[in-house]
Amino acid sequence: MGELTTLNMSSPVIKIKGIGEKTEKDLNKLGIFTVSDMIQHYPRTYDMHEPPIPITELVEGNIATIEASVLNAAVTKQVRNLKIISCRVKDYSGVLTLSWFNMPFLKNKLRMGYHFIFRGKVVRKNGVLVIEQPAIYTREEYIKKMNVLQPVYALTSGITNNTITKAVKTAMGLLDFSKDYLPRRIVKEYELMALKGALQEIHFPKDKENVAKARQRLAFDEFFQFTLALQALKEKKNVLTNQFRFSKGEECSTFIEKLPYELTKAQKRVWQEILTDLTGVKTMNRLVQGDVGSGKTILAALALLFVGVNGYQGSLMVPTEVLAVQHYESIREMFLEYGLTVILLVGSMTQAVKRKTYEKIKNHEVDIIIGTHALIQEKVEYDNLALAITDEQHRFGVRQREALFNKGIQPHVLVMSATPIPRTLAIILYGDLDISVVDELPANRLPIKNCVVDTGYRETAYRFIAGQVAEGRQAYVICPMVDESETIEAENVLEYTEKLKDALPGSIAVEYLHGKMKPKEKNDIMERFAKGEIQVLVSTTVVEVGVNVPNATVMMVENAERFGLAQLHQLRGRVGRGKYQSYCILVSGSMGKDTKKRLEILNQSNDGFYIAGEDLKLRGPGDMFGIRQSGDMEFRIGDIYNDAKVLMLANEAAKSLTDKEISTIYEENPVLAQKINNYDIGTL
Ligand SMILES: Nc1ncnc2c1ncn2[C@@H]1O[C@H](COP(=O)(O)OP(=O)(O)OP(=O)(O)O)[C@@H](O)[C@H]1O
Repeated sequence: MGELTTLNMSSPVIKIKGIGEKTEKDLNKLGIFTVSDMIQHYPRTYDMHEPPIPITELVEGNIATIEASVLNAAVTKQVRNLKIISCRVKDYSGVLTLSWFNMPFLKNKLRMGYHFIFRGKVVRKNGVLVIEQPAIYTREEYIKKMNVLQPVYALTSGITNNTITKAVKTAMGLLDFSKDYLPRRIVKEYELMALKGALQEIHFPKDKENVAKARQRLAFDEFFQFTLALQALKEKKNVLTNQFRFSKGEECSTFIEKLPYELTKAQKRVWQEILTDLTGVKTMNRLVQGDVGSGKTILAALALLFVGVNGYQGSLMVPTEVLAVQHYESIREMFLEYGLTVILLVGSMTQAVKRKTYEKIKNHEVDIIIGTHALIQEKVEYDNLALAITDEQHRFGVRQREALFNKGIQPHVLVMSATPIPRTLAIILYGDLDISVVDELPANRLPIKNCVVDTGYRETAYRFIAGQVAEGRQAYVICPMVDESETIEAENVLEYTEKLKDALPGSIAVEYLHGKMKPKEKNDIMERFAKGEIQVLVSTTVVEVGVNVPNATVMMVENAERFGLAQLHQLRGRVGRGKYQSYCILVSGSMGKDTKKRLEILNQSNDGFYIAGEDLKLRGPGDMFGIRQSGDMEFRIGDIYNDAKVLMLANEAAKSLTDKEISTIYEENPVLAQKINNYDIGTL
């Protein structure tokens, strides 16, 4: 048994019997490196062996089962290096050919008149349907199979479902699960399945109820460990004392007074919260949550101004270059009169420009640094960075946030998000941060008028857009989506733009924007759109995050049915950002009942939190929520929406642990301890 005990969760997968070097490489492609990764490669879904159907009802491309007798003995044919064995079978409805590759031994089994159940993929060969490589069962064997859920795994070339099934089975048999890492009282109190049972049942379930119970336990584990990781992070940060002394602040009052509008009550409140943090005894770790267009940017600007006038550096990191340029331009202008210099740092800059920028940052020739991921490159050295802001943080990992944090001595951290996560969940998921909510829209806003239409409405919509442009406004048109590739998507945008140019009066400047364009081209287009030189912008979802052109009043979305509601809400948030009445036209290619119901939610409400909640009610378990698709939180099995209750319970359980229980968990499970320590908190 010596060899068996050497297998543990952190062993490389190659240690699992039956896995060789080639398979190991292929498994790596699936992100499977260790035994633990292997075990946690949970099935995507389950396959149920269905009752046999008549031969005449076979459909090309399906996996199908038939019950038939062998009509004439199997024949073997050699085609190049393949030995193909085939035989004809018949049931009461018809006759069919079955074929197998390189399985000559089947010849003995497939004797004339013998009766079997065959299951395999139906394909068309020379114009007729055949089943290739069917599995062969006796009736008794098949009946047993029929009640079993077969795991279906995510695969890659070189890896079959069978490879994974076997490897998981072998590993499960060898791992020592005698001890569950969760304290027994928690397993009992929350009525959880034992860990071993849960893993067994998730891969090889007895029935659907067991899958549900297993999922619940494993999701609980994920959320539980996540909470522990957050707590550890919070403890680490809680001890950090404020390293910065701020003596000035009147510039902020002047700044607020000079704004062309009055801050909303919510903005004033949140600004006070930020200010209290900045001047408090501890380092700030704050999340500012607010719906699209609620005016979070001005709060970021105020915080940057505050540290800047006090002689420190401040940075603002955003997810796209378009957004970085937008913020850079507006903040640079706003800060001119306060004598603060602002610099842009983005990936597409030439090496020479970047080097110069690094120099300026290091020598404190600049006060405020705005950019993308480029801000956390190793080469960037800050001088007295007092504040690190990340905008739309759901695109960043906590590690990235940490990387920036580690650049300064202990900068204050401010995170801005428009992701509509209900407060109860946010408190858990952002457990390491204090939360402020900008829960009010500026008073000058008129609610966006929405309509959900079919493609027959296009011409009317174009006329409407032309009318808005005639009044001096601008419009976005989000192009129909294509799945294939970014290149095809780009072509698609070009084509649509041409069509739109034809449909609109020649005096209207129509331009396009897509992901394949060079950053500089994208920025130029956005800049011209912001200046009003372009009136209609045809775009992919590049404009989704944070783009701010208050003069734009129409958002027309083609193929609206293909987007998640959260994403549509973000897109719609690009209009209604100023004093003009704005409109959102959702064009749907198909108007099924479900599509209608979903889009109707947007039609009825402009409130992101309400939309998130309603979307949740409509979705069945296992569905992906728009937010998650945007890479928000990377749990393997848990879904923060569908498993919200489990999330809350796991959080409660983790918080109830005594110090002794925590240290026991860590001591007895070094692999887990390490995992928790290195946890990339989803991508919070
Ligand atoms: N109190 C206010 N009154 C009127 N307009 C305001 C107010 N606060 C901000 N604005 C304006 O509202 C627009 C949207 O603000 P901002 O870009 O900060 O939104 P946001 O919260 O960052 O939204 P998103 O999440 O969509 O990026 C801007 O043009 C801004 O100048």
